[in-house]
Amino acid sequence: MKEVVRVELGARAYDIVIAPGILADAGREIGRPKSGRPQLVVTDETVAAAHLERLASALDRPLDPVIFPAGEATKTWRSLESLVERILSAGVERGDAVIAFGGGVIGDLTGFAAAVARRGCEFVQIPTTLLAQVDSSVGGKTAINAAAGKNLVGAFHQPSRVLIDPELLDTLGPRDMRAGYAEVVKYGLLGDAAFFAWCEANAAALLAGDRAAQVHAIAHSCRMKAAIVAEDERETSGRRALLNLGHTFGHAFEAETGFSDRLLHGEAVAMGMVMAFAFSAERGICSAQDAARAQAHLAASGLPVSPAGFGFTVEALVHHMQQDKKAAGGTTPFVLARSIGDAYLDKTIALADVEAFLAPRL
Ligand SMILES: NC(=O)c1ccc[n+]([C@@H]2O[C@H](COP(=O)([O-])OP(=O)(O)OC[C@H]3O[C@@H](n4cnc5c(N)ncnc54)[C@H](O)[C@@H]3O)[C@@H](O)[C@H]2O)c1
Ligand SMILES: O=C(O)C(=O)C[C@@H](O)[C@H](O)[C@H](O)COP(=O)(O)O
Ligand SMILES: [Zn+2]
Repeated sequence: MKEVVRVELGARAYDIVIAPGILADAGREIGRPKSGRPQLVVTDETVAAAHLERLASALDRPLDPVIFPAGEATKTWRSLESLVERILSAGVERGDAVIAFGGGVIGDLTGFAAAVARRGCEFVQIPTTLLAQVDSSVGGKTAINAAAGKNLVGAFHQPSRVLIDPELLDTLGPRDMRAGYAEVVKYGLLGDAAFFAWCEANAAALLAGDRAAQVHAIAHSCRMKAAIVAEDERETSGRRALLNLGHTFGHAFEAETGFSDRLLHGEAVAMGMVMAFAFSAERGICSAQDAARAQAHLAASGLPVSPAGFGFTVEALVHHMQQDKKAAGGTTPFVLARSIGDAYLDKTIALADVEAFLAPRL
């Protein structure tokens, strides 16, 4: 059950290696620090407690672990400063791969620190959540959150290798599994109706820990993301923006819940995708049946599908949408859908229409 997906980016091309048990081969898969210094591994408290010892014995070299509190609240300027200072004081050289060993929070933070320390150090992703294995470890978007919003400070910085061991998911809690699953469904909704149908048939098995289903979903998601990133690495043509399906709504929901455990990223994206489909249906762009089918599958998978009850105001949500990184010329583009499997970037949406759409749904 080993799959290798190549991200074709010329001089920055790299492999994503997906195999149950691959963590045990981390020593062979990842070159030793060229400087001969201890291996810097960035992780969080939960992952460290569950898996750091196994990574340490697999690497078979002195380890220098940097351990952050678990959760979104770690994606801050403060964490970035402390991590960059740590990379510098440890004497990590540009060619020494820093290892990001954790979920999307650790991957985004480590990737950004690696992008700016010495103007760019190598880094390797060993993602430990479903979300990170299907999405955040691939493609080189790195970031922290800012007072003005989600991921507003960051850089494009590709990892040199991604090692995905689905066995790491055995310790992941059900809520985080479901949140990661939202990003799996995203690939079906944005560009692959057959994969969405596969999700409908296999979600229960995947979430219950079926390894073959997990490997299939991870490999398929990585293949789709790798192809999109290879086409539009820096989100300039509009192609990569499709990976933002549900995120313009979702990031506003996350900001309004203070980047807290009240709403996880994947949960916000699930709600955001339902909003994107419902908005598309309301404007006659996609059928009401497709919007209902997308919502039904996310709800059946245990994900939140409505922003009602969070105390959101339409003014605050729209304010966040104006901060969206895709905004240009004073307008915020939205990823909408013509049908399940056919998303597109719409640059013609007036925020007043989004306001009118959201108001009765809050
Ligand atoms: N860069 C990108 O392309 C990209 C893509 C999607 C999401 N993201 C970002 O990723 C973040 C969300 O990632 P996430 O959902 O992985 O969150 P996370 O990193 O906070 O991990 C979720 C929780 O799972 C725990 N955990 C991680 N691995 C575990 C394991 N194997 N066993 C037990 N517990 C484990 C963590 O400690 C944490 O409490 C958000 O900040 C989001 O913006 C980035
Ligand atoms: O890789 C991408 O491109 C994505 O949009 C993937 C998203 O799932 C991810 O949440 C990303 O961080 C959002 O990008 P952003 O540029 O809107 O912050
Ligand atoms: Zn996302």
